[in-house]
Amino acid sequence: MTTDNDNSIGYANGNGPTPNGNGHIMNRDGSLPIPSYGHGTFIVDSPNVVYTDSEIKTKYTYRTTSVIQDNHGMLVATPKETVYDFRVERRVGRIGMMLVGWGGNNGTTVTAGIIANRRNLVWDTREGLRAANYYGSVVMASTIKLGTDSTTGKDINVPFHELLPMVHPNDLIIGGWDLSGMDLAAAMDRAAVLEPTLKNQVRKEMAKMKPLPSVYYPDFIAANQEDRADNVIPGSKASTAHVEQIRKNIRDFKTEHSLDKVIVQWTASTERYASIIPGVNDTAENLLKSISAGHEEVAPSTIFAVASILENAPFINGSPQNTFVPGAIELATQHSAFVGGDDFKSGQTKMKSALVDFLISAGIKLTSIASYNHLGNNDGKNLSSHNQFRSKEISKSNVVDDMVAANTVLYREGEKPDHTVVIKYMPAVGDNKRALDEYYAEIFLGGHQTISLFNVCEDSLLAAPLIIDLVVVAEMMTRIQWKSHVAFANADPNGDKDQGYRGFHSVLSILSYMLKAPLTPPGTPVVNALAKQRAAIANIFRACVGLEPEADIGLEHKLL
Ligand SMILES: NC(=O)c1ccc[n+]([C@@H]2O[C@H](COP(=O)([O-])OP(=O)(O)OC[C@H]3O[C@@H](n4cnc5c(N)ncnc54)[C@H](O)[C@@H]3O)[C@@H](O)[C@H]2O)c1
Ligand SMILES: O=P([O-])([O-])O[C@@H]1[C@@H](O)[C@H](O)[C@@H](O)[C@H](O)[C@@H]1O
Repeated sequence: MTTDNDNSIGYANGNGPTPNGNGHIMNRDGSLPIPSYGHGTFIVDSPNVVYTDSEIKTKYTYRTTSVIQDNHGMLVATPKETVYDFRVERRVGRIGMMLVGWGGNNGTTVTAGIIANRRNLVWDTREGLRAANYYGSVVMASTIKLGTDSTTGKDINVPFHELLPMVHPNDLIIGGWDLSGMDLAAAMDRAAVLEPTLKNQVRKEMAKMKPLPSVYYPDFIAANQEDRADNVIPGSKASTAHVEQIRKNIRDFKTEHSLDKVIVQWTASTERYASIIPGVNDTAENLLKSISAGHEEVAPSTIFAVASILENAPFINGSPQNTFVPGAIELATQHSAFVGGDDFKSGQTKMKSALVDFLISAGIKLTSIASYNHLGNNDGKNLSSHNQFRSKEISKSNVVDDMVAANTVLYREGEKPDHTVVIKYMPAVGDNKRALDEYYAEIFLGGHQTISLFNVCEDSLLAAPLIIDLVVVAEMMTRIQWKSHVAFANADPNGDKDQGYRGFHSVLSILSYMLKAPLTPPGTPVVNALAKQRAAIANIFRACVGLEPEADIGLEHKLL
């Protein structure tokens, strides 16, 4: 690690460090520096990493393998190196999370959960006392391998959240919209997800929370949702006035709470797919014109996406509908605004994206997947309508495609396992969704393996941590910039060393781990395999602090 020219590395103790005899950074009094940049437990000591008061700057060599096919049909693999400069803004600031569908099961549950954690609540249950936690959040409740102990060779793991200076969910300021005007305490009761002993401790605070009125275009969600719609902005189809109202809501929320940034998430009801129509929603210009003209194919979720993009508020779609019509993607790109989606990957599909990866990468030929589930919450009620179910069926069905296509030993071009998805509304089970799966596979010498799963997913308690992870990672991405490395010797000596930095692509495919149908930049591959998705987040964040990807080769334990 080197100090920046101005030697202004920010340490909690305020002493600027100085290199000691062996080049390592020590404080003037000889003590080890205690960095104040969010790595609570570690510092990266590398000539490619510079910590300043405001930034972490790294030079990172990205090593890949480029493959071509020669004229004999031979694949030629060539190692390739690309050097990037990354820059991470250390200051987190005050962050707001605005949820569309705030009064729903997920919205009320994540809100109550953050309050419970912020206040370190403990509550009594039939099984005894329970304390607030963030279990199920990959950022808040998992660790990543930092490296190996230089003396014992044992893995050293650190909390995922400490890898970069990320916002803490306890500090999120929460607001949002709902078609239902019910306050969050009453809506929490309606959701029937949480223990009364917990609800009673957060009730007072949540009773003061009231969703903003929202846009309601009846044709996009099930007719059985109409009885909730008592908190509606006038107008039953797209209008520029709706976009401007949502934009104003975002600006007012930001001003009211003195926020630096707002992240908007759709956790409202699943909508039907919108038809993609040339001249209507195929370009940014046409989409804005269609909104102005009140076109019936513009969905409420797309209205929120457009409003968020125009307010430069990252927008994430937690539901399966095609909110991001091509025009919305183009608009986000034009405005360098972040978008992500689709459809939280919380239970049955999350298991599928791990199990299918295991089977196929083990050389076991998966030949059929039957996925049935029933649930009794309002989401299930909405999905009991065919058009809304169809949106969910698509997002739950495409999750195996990348893993199947990658194994040409087992599958011919275009060959796929049979795959069926069934969702039934059964009010009696409430939010405790039952997922019943059968995985049927061919094994050695004509044998078969049948895996039958019965998986009770408490849907909102599984989805709420994902809402948190999506906000935390999306917000982190707003503070990471990159540029192709220009060796200082070749840089314009009169130019600004820091010129040329820019953000990641507007479509945040890094969010894929939390989503069933990952949105990726146009023309780029979709990865559904759960382990690969998690490794992508971890290794991109490692690169931002100058660390190599964790490849688990373990040569130090093999070349003995
Ligand atoms: N495990 C999970 O819970 C899970 C997993 C993946 C996806 N999802 C998706 O997340 C969404 C929310 O799930 P939930 O269980 O909280 O559902 P829910 O029905 O309890 O909540 C949805 C809320 O959105 C509101 N709403 C509907 N249309 C709206 C609009 N145009 N503007 C503002 N509010 C609107 C409804 O009034 C309701 O309060 C659903 O689309 C669901 O498919 C949930
Ligand atoms: O994430 P997952 O458990 O595969 O999928 C879930 C479905 O099984 C469920 O029917 C639906 O209501 C939830 O919104 C969620 O999409």
